[in-house]
Amino acid sequence: MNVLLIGRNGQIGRELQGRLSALGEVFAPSREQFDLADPDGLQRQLSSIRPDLIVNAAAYTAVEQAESETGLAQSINAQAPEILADAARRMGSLLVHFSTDYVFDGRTAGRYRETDAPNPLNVYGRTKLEGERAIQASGAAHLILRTSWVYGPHGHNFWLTMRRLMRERSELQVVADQWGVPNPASLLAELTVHAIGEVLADRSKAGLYHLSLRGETSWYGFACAIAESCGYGGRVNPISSGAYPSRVTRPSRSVLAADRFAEVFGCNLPDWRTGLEMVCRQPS
Ligand SMILES: NC(=O)C1=CN([C@@H]2O[C@H](COP(=O)(O)OP(=O)(O)OC[C@H]3O[C@@H](n4cnc5c(N)ncnc54)[C@H](OP(=O)(O)O)[C@@H]3O)[C@@H](O)[C@H]2O)C=CC1
Ligand SMILES: Cc1cn([C@H]2C[C@H](O)[C@@H](COP(=O)(O)OP(=O)(O)O[C@H]3O[C@@H](C)C(=O)[C@@H](O)[C@H]3O)O2)c(=O)[nH]c1=O
Ligand SMILES: [Mg+2]
Repeated sequence: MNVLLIGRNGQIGRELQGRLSALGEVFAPSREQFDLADPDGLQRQLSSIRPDLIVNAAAYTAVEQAESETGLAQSINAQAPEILADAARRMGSLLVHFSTDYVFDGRTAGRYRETDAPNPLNVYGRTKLEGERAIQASGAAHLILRTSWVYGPHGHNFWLTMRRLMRERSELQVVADQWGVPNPASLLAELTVHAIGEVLADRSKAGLYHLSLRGETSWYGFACAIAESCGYGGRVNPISSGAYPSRVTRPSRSVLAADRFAEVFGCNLPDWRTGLEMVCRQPS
């Protein structure tokens, strides 16, 4: 089986690369070789590679910057998935794609299920939702995995930022009124490859799923857990979203319920704290 992995240098992409080889021959082009912002190039590449499985782990993920680079975010997060899905449908291949908790407005008291209505608050969330919808409308066999608060030892993420700030400062201010679930990239990659295997064996399992560890916390709660894990001697202070300088509105409560994923794919999803302990034990 020919596997095309897009976004091999991203947090999830780099964790997927080795694991996907269990499923077939993996072709993982660089961004220069396979540019999601170049629709014509994309079409040409897809026709020549003719993958049986397309795994799109690439996206425009700079949430703040997306507010001013809307066109680029749109091409990468919305138009490119549409092109990938179109090609997947024509070739009869399976498209695996990631999406985000930021498709929700966070005004729900409980946990979000797949059947809940999205209502994104920012450009990143809006473009990601458009990408999801284009894939769903394409008629291609697909696996869309919505996840949240991804972190790990590579790339840009809250865990790495906090660890750096904890080395540099004796006091940190972190928003305590946005709730969600932190998810390690490595664990997400492992669960994704498991789910792909299941969908390849039984296409009736294809579709949209929430993929997240259990439990919930605020960014402040996550920062406190990080502080504890690395023996930070300084102070972590809770602040409100309004006190954090940002041009983006983020959902105040985007906890994803992954019960459907756990049930359909027969997985035991640990609590986010167990995920954090795991990442802290891994050599970086
Ligand atoms: N980070 C998070 O907290 C969350 C992420 N997600 C979703 O999960 C997926 C993976 O996210 P994550 O691993 O954090 O991503 P990263 O931001 O770590 O990596 C994104 C990847 O996309 C690539 N990329 C960006 N633009 C293009 C382009 N024009 N053409 C080809 N490749 C491009 C980047 O390439 P390069 O390295 O060369 O720049 C990079 O490899 C995305 O769909 C994201 O929306 C969902 C929820 C939370
Ligand atoms: C660095 C820092 C951030 N914050 C706040 C800002 C924000 O509300 C929160 C998290 O910061 P981030 O920069 O990680 O936020 P953000 O980039 O919006 O994170 C999101 O990225 C996209 C790609 C997703 O899909 C989401 O699931 C989510 O992970 O913490 C503080 O309060 N204090 C700080 O010192
Ligand atoms: Mg960010």
